[in-house]
Amino acid sequence: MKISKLVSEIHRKKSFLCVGLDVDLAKIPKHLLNEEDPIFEFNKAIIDATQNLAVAYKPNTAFYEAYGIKGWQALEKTIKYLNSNFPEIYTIADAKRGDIGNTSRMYAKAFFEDLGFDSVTVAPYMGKDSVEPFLSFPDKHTILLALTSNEGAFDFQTKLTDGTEFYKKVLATSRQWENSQNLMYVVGATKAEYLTEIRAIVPDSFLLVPGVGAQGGNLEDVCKYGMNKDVGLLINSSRGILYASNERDFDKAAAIEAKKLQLQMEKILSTLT
Ligand SMILES: O=c1ccn([C@@H]2O[C@H](COP(=O)(O)O)[C@@H](O)[C@H]2O)c(=O)[nH]1
Repeated sequence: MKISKLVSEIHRKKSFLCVGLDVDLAKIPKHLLNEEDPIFEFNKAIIDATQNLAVAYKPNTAFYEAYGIKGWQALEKTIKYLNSNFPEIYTIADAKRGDIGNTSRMYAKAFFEDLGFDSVTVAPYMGKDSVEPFLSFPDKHTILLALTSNEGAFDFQTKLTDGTEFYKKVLATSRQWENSQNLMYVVGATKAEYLTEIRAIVPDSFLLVPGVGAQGGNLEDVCKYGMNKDVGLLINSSRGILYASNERDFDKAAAIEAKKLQLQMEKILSTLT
């Protein structure tokens, strides 16, 4: 999907919400476990209930890989369902890949060509040749981990290398790579106080921001420091939406949580115009 299309959907829906599809069979309503494909049925119900409130969906592949072949098939069905029924919705494979170039090429093919995702998350640790194979796909986006939402972000990402924090090096260096217009970055909502400095380095890039809800990040703070002229933010919530209820009303409960976030976003967007 082109960025311009994503931006126009954000304005049309008055939302920059990304719903994270992190399906845990231990947490979904028990009645779904009798279905042939409980993961897909859960996702379908969540998507149907929230698609008017969200501009993006982000399955984290760990939650599918954990269930073997059935999990991967459920992931395939989920992305096909999204692409055929809601082509205006932006899709993110949260897979955190990245390897030597020859292998990254195969990861890129898997997520962009075979599965048909709009974007994939990639770890920058192995450097330029591990990321560039993802960047060569037109209108597909590589979402590079910059400053993550977890506590471990302080182990390496904020440490100085040549006098600069490592996450800033990731941002500044990756901007020089070929096809860098296809880059986005992950910045945790729990790191809102870093966003002003991040925006000074990547003023125009979209940021995928996980960590509101269950991890305690604050939406207003993220928007205050992280928004750019195109909005430039996709705010992800997974558990806070998916597991609002584990009863038969789980999809309605998910929609209520998604609506709360969408209304906050609508209010913030109205201050821009
Ligand atoms: O820095 C990061 C990068 C990725 N994630 C992923 O986002 C979701 C967050 O789930 P919640 O349930 O809303 O906390 C999950 O898939 C993480 O693996 C992240 O949290 N932080």
